[in-house]
Amino acid sequence: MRRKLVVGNWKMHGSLAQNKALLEALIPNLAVLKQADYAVCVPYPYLFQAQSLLQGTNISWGAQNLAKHEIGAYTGEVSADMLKEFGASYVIVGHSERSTAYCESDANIAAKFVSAQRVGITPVLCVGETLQERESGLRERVLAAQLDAILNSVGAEVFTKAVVAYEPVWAIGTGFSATPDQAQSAHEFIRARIGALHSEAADKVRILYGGSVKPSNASQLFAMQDIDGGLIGRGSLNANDFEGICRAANN
Ligand SMILES: O=C(CO)COP(=O)(O)O
Repeated sequence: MRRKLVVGNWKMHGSLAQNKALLEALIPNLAVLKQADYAVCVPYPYLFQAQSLLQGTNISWGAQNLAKHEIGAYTGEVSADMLKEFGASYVIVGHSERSTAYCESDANIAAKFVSAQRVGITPVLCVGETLQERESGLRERVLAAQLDAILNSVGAEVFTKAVVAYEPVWAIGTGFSATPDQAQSAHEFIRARIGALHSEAADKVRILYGGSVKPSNASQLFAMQDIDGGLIGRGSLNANDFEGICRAANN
């Protein structure tokens, strides 16, 4: 049985005061939810604050991106080792908001995935199709290509220590979530693609759903066989909403 995981992706939101209020509200309320794992991926400047407030709680923390290089003259980049120093457990790689806006290639995403694992940080690899791709019947082809960027370069075993997030681009920030059946079929496809190469990795990898998850739809989504939790944007910025989503995972 895979343990469910709920990860908040704060994106470029927050302030020292807002984060403190949010985390201090979440800490006692999530402490009693012992059946699942919880994390928040915060903007870089707040990693130290997350580490200070969340140390010793059942909420892990992480970042939303990292450099593919280990060290060097890469202005503006943040390395996996730096994240590790701030206690990051997770890092999001390949989020569509980055791959579109900053033209991240599959090869870059694969290199970042490897960088995270090198220091023992769990990468949360985002995959998902656009509306146009979905309407053209290309969903599975797109998901396969995104997964193959990792599978073909570093193999399938790496997914024993990784998380995949299925984030259909058309559901991100739109209020329109995929239905549980739509999400389940994508998750099943992702697991099968990994399973064709490594059955243990397919069994172990947690596949999160992301895209307009709310307290009102989380339970139905998380009840599906291959949905192991969620990657939550807006719903992670409000303590009541995030707690509601975490409760839905705590079964
Ligand atoms: O992009 C997402 C999480 O990474 C999803 O965002 P929303 O939950 O705001 O739709």
